[in-house]
Amino acid sequence: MLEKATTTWKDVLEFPIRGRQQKPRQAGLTMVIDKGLGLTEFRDLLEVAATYIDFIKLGFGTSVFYPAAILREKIRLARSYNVDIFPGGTFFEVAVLQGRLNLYLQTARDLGYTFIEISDGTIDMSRTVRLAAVRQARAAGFGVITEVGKKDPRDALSAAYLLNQIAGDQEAGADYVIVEGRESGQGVVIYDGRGAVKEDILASLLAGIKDPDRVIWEAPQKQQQQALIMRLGPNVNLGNVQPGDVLALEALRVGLRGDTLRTTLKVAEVS
Ligand SMILES: O=C(O)[C@H](CS(=O)(=O)O)OP(=O)(O)O
Repeated sequence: MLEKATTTWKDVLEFPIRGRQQKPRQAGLTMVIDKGLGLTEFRDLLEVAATYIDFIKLGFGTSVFYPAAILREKIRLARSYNVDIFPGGTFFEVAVLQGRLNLYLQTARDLGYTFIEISDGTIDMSRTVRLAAVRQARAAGFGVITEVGKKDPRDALSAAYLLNQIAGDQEAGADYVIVEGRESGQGVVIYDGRGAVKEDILASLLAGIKDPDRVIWEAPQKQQQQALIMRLGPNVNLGNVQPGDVLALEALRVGLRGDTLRTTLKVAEVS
């Protein structure tokens, strides 16, 4: 049993970047992508870092491969730490393709997931079907996260199209809209083939997004997290964060890492 320390580092040092929201928070959300952690790793992650995690996504269709009791326990554990949990959007897309959305939602509810991701990153889906799915998931008692953007760079959509989709999803009742970044962070929406932020499309999106606190930017790479924090502040919503990167991202958000600290330093502060 660990002894409770009387003094913590937070009593000793101030964060160089101020204003980071604490849970339960309205913005500054961190969504982790879990590609198959075992129970021990999952419990460790939550024990150490649940304060800094708002959502865990069980990526793509990985939900299907867990022994039933382990999947239920992962979901129960996440909820016990006040972390919302949902299956990946690709899994939803397969359910739609197979005409089994009702059963998908019923099963997700039975298992205890708290949110549903609605996406069309791989399949074609009409606006009518998409918005009906948002309403159906809401009516089934889930929080709803939609995703915009195609996974294949050859299918890239214009900023105007994406903005229209974001506004439509939010009006239809989506709690949050994810901007696709994939697990790689390469060659999709705001990232070029090497993962650098494409300033022109990011600027167009930022100019048109009406409710930025309800948009989550998938940003699996450190350079992407850093660029978005420098641009939008410590309370930017970030997704597809690797489980092992949660504390490192938190350090980036508040300036406890050289990459963001250096931008807050003034000559007077270091002389
Ligand atoms: O779109 C995503 O964030 C993920 C990861 S990837 O695009 O397959 O690399 O997929 P999802 O199906 O939403 O979990």
